[in-house]
Amino acid sequence: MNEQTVRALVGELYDPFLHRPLAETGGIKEVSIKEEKNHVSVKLAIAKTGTSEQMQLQMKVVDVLKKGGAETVGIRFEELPPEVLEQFRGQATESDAQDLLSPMSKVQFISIASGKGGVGKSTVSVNLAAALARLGKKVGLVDADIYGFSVPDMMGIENSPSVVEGKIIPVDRFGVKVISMGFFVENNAPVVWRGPMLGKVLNQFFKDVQWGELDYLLLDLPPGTGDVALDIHQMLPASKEIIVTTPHPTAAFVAARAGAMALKTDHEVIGVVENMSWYETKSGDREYVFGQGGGPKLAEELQTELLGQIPLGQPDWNEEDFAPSVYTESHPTGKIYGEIAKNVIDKLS
Ligand SMILES: Nc1ncnc2c1ncn2[C@@H]1O[C@H](COP(=O)(O)OP(=O)(O)OP(=O)(O)O)[C@@H](O)[C@H]1O
Repeated sequence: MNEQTVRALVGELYDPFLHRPLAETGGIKEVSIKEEKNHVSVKLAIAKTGTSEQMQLQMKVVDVLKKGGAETVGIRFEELPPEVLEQFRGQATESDAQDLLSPMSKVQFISIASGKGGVGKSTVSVNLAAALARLGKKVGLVDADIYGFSVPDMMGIENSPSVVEGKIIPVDRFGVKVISMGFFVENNAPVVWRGPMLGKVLNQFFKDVQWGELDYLLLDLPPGTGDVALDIHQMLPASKEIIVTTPHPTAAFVAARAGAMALKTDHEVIGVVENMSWYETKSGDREYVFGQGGGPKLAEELQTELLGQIPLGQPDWNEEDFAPSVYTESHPTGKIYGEIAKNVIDKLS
């Protein structure tokens, strides 16, 4: 065999994600042939490595090369560079666009994380999702805080998702497509799954849910920097992260660990939201109940931006459309979330 025949044979095989022949994707990186042993080795670049699709391609390569006369075959894989993927993304098929984990998916993942519980991570997640939807974006929200799911309650969701032809249809609330572990457990029962099960649940949220077209998928992560949080971070595809903290310097110190975890799992931190920043009295004065400075300090430490500061308070919805934690567009806090959403869109465009 010579290099030309090897390139011709392998070049006809398809990149499993781009659905184009490797000859067209520039997927054949190197070919080397040891004539005396009739050994052929190739280095291939595909859209995503470490997948079952890669294994299938590997078997096909071995098959065509052996049929072509090679006695032994060696294959190495690497991923195509992001700029090449971007070039093909515009031509993604509908099923690729539907598969959120496909490298061809155009969905931007945004994870909302915190150093500890109770700082308002879920509150920020639901309000940011609603604000992005109000700005005309197609938004999904996964309540990945699978031990402390609170999103359905916060958004005032009372119905469960339906299942159509084996696919879960997310619940639509305020223009946001919502999926939560809370939909799948009876009577608020505690969830005691660990490790591999967690992965399966999240995978199901990505794959078995009929998301339709999405611009952003927000993930409300479990709080803290323990094993479960780390597992979930690692499972997420390239995600941007927002860290939520309260203004107390100690809280910001703990939140910095969540930032460090994001960076460790290759997630870019796009900003910090400081929650419970102050209490506004009837006379319009601000009382800094939980101290001051935590948000800006954390943003500086993580070399990112302070996206916004949310005061203490509760939304005042009317009874027919009750959502315990979602602010309307006209509420002063709703306006702050609107600004944060615009800021996020700018940062990700
Ligand atoms: N700005 C705020 N003003 C008043 N209450 C708030 C504010 N933000 C959040 N809360 C309340 O604080 C509690 C904790 O908020 P939330 O559940 O959003 O935090 P969390 O960080 O997601 O917590 P966990 O990770 O433990 O679920 C909730 O009862 C929520 O309504």
